[in-house]
Amino acid sequence: MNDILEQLAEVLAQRRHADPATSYVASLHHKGLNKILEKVGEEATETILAAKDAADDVEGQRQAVVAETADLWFHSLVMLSHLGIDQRDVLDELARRFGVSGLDEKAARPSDQ
Ligand SMILES: N=c1c2ncn([C@@H]3O[C@H](COP(=O)(O)OP(=O)(O)OP(=O)(O)O)[C@@H](O)[C@H]3O)c2ncn1[C@@H]1O[C@H](COP(=O)(O)O)[C@@H](O)[C@H]1O
Repeated sequence: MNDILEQLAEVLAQRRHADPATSYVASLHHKGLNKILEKVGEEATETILAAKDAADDVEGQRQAVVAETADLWFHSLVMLSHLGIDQRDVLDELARRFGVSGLDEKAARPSDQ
């Protein structure tokens, strides 16, 4: 697993029951799943807007895409942690899919999916 993801997973697990007054991650858990999902949605929208600006060559927006994507990934990791889902399960799923063309996989699905 990527080193920073591994380190971040450890910190996120430690923050699961930390003091919301001193930890942003703990404050999200304290506010609950709806607040975490709101942040995921907000960061997804901000990523899309930055990506559209980057495609239009708006100055500084390539770095904004990086920053917004980091916010989106970070809040998605907090969501997984809140649900008790190990982020390695997501990496394992990507590994399982690796090398399987999305077009081939879709064509092999039963016709009702
Ligand atoms: N990677 C991050 C990270 N990325 C983004 N953020 C925070 O995510 C928030 C998102 O920005 P917004 O402007 O949307 O936040 P906001 O306006 O305060 O949010 P709302 O009040 O509007 O909901 C900011 O407070 C950022 O600082 C992060 N906060 C923490 N981490 C990691 O999590 C670790 C634990 O953090 P704490 O729990 O705060 O100790 C840190 O050491 C970092 O490694």
